[in-house]
Amino acid sequence: MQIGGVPYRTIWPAADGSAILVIDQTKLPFAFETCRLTTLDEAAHAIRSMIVRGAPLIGATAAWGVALAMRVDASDAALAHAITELGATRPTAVNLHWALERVETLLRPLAAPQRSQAAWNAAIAICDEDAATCRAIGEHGLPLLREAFKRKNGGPLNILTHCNAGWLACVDYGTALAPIYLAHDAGIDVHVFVDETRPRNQGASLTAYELGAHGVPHTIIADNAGGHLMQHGQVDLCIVGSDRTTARGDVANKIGTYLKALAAFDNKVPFYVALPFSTIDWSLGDGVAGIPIEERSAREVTHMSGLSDNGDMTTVRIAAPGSTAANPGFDVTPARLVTALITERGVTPATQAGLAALYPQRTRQSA
Ligand SMILES: CSC[C@H]1O[C@H](OP(=O)(O)O)[C@H](O)[C@@H]1O
Repeated sequence: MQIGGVPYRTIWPAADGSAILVIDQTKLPFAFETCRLTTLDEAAHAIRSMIVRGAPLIGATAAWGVALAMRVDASDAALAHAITELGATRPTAVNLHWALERVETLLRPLAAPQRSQAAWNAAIAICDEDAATCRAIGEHGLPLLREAFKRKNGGPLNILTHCNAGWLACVDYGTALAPIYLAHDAGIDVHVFVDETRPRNQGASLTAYELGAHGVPHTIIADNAGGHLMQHGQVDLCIVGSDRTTARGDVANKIGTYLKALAAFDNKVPFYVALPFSTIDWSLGDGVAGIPIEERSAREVTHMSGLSDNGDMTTVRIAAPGSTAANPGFDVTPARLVTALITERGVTPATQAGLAALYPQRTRQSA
């Protein structure tokens, strides 16, 4: 995507190969800064600290982390260490494990001297594939928006989204936002209600930043406003991303997604989930029981960071002194609440049969 007319991906190798560059998403929307990753530990830190975030981008960063590790030491022990370190960074997004499994499967049979270049090439391939995959998600989602717009007999088509599943969560294009970008560029009058997405506010800070940069009309709302808007007919459809979707269509996504899906179901608002094949966990059926949910720090709930009136970034406590907080980072929306899944291979019901029809191999590495 473009920022100020300049094309960007979220992660790329420095021209001289000396580092991997990423956009520091903890600085957005008030500052656009890049980070140089030169070691395995720096790549792992970037994932854990959410300098990079979003399921596909977490996977891509992990692949680059292995490549950086192999440049220093390509032994079996070093490869195992890199996979373990990166695999332990964040538990919910299955793309992390998909990428690590793909790279480990590629590297393990190679002689050590061949591993560094092979890992580098694999990371490049994963990034190029993710960009193409997300573009295809947009193309498959576009007809849904076009048809919904036609049914409205006049715009705008009001879409609600949760958290950030745009190009900042991927290598490029995004998942949930990809159909929205293509619809906007096709001249369809779309408007997006952007859930702020407490507690880290990826919606208010990242999705609003993305949509604003692309000129897509949007309105930030409090997370708790979505149900009211749906109840009053102000939302035509919802599109969200996913961090892990099971073989039968249960969807793990940012905390609060399940509540939006319940409100959509109750108000007969179509609820779509956009995801690439690398987000599907074929080993799981029941997502509520089986998907690991990241528990993040209480401080993310009790404090909030932002730009002060004098232009400095500041963090303030917003909760009663002495009170603590629980902070589950994700929840699981049962497949029965999902209208359809938008993938790079097409749109399918959120069912085992639907996913099997799109991905006959139904294995993590060979869709
Ligand atoms: C296209 S994956 C986007 C997905 O990832 C976000 O989580 P986080 O910001 O914690 O990495 C959120 O669940 C988005 O829907």
